[in-house]
Amino acid sequence: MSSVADRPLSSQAFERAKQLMPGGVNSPARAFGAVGGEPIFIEQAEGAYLIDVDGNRYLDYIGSWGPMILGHAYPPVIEALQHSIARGTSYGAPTPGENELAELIIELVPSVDKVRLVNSGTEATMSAIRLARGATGRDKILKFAGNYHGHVDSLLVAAGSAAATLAVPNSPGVTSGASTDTIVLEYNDAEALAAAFAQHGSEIAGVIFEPVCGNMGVVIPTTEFLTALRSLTREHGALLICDEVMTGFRLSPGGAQQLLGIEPDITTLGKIVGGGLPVGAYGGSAEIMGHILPEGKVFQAGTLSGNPLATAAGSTTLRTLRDNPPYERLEALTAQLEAGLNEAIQSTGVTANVARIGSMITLFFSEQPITDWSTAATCDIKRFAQYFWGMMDRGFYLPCSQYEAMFVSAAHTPEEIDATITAAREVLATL
Ligand SMILES: Cc1ncc(COP(=O)(O)O)c(C=O)c1O
Ligand SMILES: NCC(=O)CCC(=O)O
Repeated sequence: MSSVADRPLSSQAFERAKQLMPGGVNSPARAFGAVGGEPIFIEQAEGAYLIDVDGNRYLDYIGSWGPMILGHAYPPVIEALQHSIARGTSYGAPTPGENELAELIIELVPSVDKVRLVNSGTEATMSAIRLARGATGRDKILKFAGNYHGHVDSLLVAAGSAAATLAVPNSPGVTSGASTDTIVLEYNDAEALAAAFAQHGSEIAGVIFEPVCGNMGVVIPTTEFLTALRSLTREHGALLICDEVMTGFRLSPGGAQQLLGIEPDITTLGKIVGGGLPVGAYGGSAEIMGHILPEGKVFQAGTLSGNPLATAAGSTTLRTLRDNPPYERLEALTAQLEAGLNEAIQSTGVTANVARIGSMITLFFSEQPITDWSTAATCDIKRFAQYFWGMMDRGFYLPCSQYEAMFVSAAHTPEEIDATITAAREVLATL
């Protein structure tokens, strides 16, 4: 196990943080709750690396939980921010920078003709389900167990990510009133979906789903499931809400919907769209987006929405992804990691398997492939914790939960992937 004695300044900072913030953190996902030990405190990041307050360097496989697809402190993003900051940090009035980011989103994401910028993925999904309810005049929302859509009350039901990791999939504080209109089904279960529509079809405003799930580890949808989602929502007049907060601009320039041929009514975005600054977005056809105030009557607002620094970082990132697409490189690097991890599993005889799509990858400590929350729950999370600390001690920063995706960035190199595989083989051999 890791010895925090190696990280005395992180340990001191954490002691202080615990007196100041609940659990010493501003988001439970980073609290190391499921792996034990203490979080490390970061001083700086560059390229594919994080540097902690004790001066240790880690090869980063989190990338700020997704946004840093181009690597940390990507020079064009830093320059765009420097240029923007000299002109003031927030105006609360329209800017050309908002047009630029909106144009890029509309150009890249196939199903989006009009978009609203917000400040986080949570705001995007919260607003998207309000829009679905406002546009259809219906109340019920359908979601899938182990999918995470941020900390929206009515979506914190059977939630994935930190809610699953820390065993509070249904948070206290969410009233039965707020969750009573949420229907929860297993991911990839087309039959259950058909049954739910047969029973509640005329009451369902929308179905929200992760087009590739990253919040119970990487779980890939079946074609049958994706087809059922689109045909049943169309048949029953419900809206299909594709939550691409994690997959947007990561799996392809147009996200999972472009890669997998999904045609959603509403798309939610976050993470990469802000290039490392706080941005979320939701969009769809001009007709659906026309329900939003002041064009329509569905309320949604934000003091800092469309913030000039955030749009500068987001636009620079999306422009880079469009003009110098890193997707082939990401595919090759992550396929190399997948093959190496599979070989390490075989040579050490550890019970585990790897799921990957594009630059999203998870090593599951389970004997069966993971297809939904029921199978995800079979994972040996004690083993995951041992693996996690073995990798940390060798300088590899992985998500501190079995129920999160690892992300590879364009700043990673084949040599660094090889070093990761060597370390993983060593650690797996100790389990
Ligand atoms: C699919 C998905 N939706 C929504 C969210 C919420 O985004 P945020 O943390 O920016 O509120 C996340 C991640 O946190 C996510 O992975
Ligand atoms: N996959 C889950 C997240 O990205 C959430 C990160 C956070 O809330 O800190």
